[in-house]
Amino acid sequence: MPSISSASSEAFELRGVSKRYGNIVALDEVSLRFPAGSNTALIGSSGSGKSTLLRVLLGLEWPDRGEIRVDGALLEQAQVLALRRRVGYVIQEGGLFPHLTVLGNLALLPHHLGWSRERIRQRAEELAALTHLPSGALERYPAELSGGQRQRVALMRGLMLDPDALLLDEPLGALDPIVRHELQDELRAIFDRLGKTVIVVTHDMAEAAWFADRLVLMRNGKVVQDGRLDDLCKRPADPFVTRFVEAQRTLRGVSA
Ligand SMILES: Nc1ncnc2c1ncn2[C@@H]1O[C@H](COP(=O)(O)OP(=O)(O)OP(=O)(O)O)[C@@H](O)[C@H]1O
Repeated sequence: MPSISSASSEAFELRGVSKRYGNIVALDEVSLRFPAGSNTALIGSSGSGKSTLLRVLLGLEWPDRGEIRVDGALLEQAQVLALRRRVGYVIQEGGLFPHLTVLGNLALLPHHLGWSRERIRQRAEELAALTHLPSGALERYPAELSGGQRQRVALMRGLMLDPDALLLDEPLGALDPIVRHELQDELRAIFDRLGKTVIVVTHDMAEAAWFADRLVLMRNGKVVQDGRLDDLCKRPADPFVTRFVEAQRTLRGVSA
């Protein structure tokens, strides 16, 4: 399978993708392109289909209609395992196994692929430095880490195999504001430095605009607007866009 970053300028593409769960329409005729090396933030209300969109791109869910293209080629069931090795997937709270140490969690997939213990440790230490996790933390269990450290480990796990793309689903959702702010800075520096294709889901518009030039606003499984922050603020495609923008409260006007 070709590399996501080389063969096509589109790392991922959805063409007319729909996905239902019973009567619920999670994705409704969504067509989007994600160029290789681009950063995109998916925003929208709860239940608007953002997580489902990431999951269909990874082959964790299969659309009822439409097609997914990865690096220009139609995604088929047979390629899904190979795809998951090339795309880092980071979810809120990290999804770490509590009975394994940090290193044990990081080692799972590389071990399965036959990496030696030394190679796994070396990569883990490299990523601990990149994500500013104290290297002593590699021997700890997830419950012995702070929420911010667990999120760093989740990111490290997503990066272990040096994937071409990173899909992050509310990666900072559960953190206190100071740690969240610090990790926003660090994540953006990592995105800039690694130059991978990044798609990040967040509820927070300021965070979305910090991570990505392109914001895709979803509602009821549809894309309402796809543009820059400035477009959403000054040229809203729909009254919902204005409502969404205005609902992002800032401290201005709240403090005396
Ligand atoms: N496995 C599932 N079974 C049934 N319904 C589901 C399933 N996964 C998602 N849904 C429904 O599909 C819709 C879209 O869900 P999705 O998680 O993609 O939204 P979201 O925008 O990511 O929401 P949030 O911001 O709250 O995470 C919602 O109505 C949700 O309840």
